[in-house]
Amino acid sequence: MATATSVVRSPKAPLSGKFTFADKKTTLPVHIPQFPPQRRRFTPLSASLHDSENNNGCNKNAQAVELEKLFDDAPYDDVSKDSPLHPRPLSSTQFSNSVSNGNRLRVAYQGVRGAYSEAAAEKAYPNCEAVPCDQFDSAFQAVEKWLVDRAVLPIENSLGGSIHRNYDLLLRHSLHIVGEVKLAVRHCLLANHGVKVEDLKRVLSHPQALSQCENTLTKLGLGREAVDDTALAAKYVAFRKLNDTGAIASSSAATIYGLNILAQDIQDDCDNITRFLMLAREPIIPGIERPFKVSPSIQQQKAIYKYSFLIRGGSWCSF
Ligand SMILES: O=C(O)C(=O)Cc1ccccc1
Repeated sequence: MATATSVVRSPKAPLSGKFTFADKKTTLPVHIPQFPPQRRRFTPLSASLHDSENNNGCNKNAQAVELEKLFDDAPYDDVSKDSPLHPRPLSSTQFSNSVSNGNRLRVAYQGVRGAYSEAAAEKAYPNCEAVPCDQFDSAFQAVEKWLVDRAVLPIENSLGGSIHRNYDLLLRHSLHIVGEVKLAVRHCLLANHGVKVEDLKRVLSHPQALSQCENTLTKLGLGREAVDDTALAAKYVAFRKLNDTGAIASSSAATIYGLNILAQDIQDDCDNITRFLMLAREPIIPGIERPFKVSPSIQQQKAIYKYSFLIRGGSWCSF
C-alpha cells in the first residue's frame, strides 16, 4: 500500500543559557544571551498541512506537515542542552558566541548526531570534530564566519540523482569545493525496544531515505513522514517513546538514541551511495606530490551548474 509522505520541519530550538558543541570526547559550553523560555503547545502530527517544498521526488502525493513545534514540551531540549551525547545542533542565531576547540579540524554538517552527514564528515576528515547544524544554511554560515573549518554537503545519490536544493546553496554561498567523499548508505528500520514491525503504522526519516526504501516501506504498508535528517527521526521516536512509529536511520543512530534495529539494509538498492562535497573558505592550493581535482572558482561553478542543468537536466556534473 503506497502512502503519502509528509514533511516535518526540524524543531526551532529556543535559545538557552548554555550551548554545547558536538564532540564525543570534549564538551565546550558556549554562553548564549538569556531569553525568556518559549513554551509552546505541542502540535499534533496531522496539523496544518501544506505543500512540500523539496523532497527530491520522494513524496509524489505529498502533503507537508508543518511541525515546527515538534519537540516542544518533549525531553529533546532538556536532554540536548548540555549533554555531550546529544548536543543541540548549531543554528545561525548562535554563531556570535561560539568558540573553537583546540587544533582538531572542525567540520559542520546538517543534522543531529548519528546522521549520515556526520559519518561523511568523519570519513572526509578522520579525527575531525564534527559539528551538527540545524540547517544546511547554518553549516555554510559556520564556515563563512570562521566558526568551523569545513562543511560537508550531500550533493548526489546513486538512486535519486542530484540534490538540487544543495546546488542552490552552493550558488548562494561563496565556499569552495575542495574534495568529495562517497558514503555507502545502509538504512535500518529502528523502533523502541519491545515494538515489533507489526506494531508500526508509520516511519519517520529524511526524504532521501524514505525514497531509497520505497519498496520495503510499501511492502510493509507503512506511512511515511519526512523530517530534516535521519538521526532526528530516530531521536524523535526515542524521546517521544512512540510505539506505533519507527525511524529509518543508521545503526549508529540506533546506538546513540537507544533504539532497537528491527531490520537492516532495507534500502532498495544494495549499492546505495551518497556523494558529499567537502567545502572550505579557500580553494585548494595545488600540490605537486599528487594529482588533484580542480576546484573551480565560484563563477566557474555557477557556469558549470547552469550548464549541467541545461545539458543534463540537472544531473550530476563531475568537476
Ligand atoms: O539525514 C541524514 O542522515 C543525512 O545525512 C542526509 C542523508 C539522507 C539519506 C541518505 C544520505 C544522506
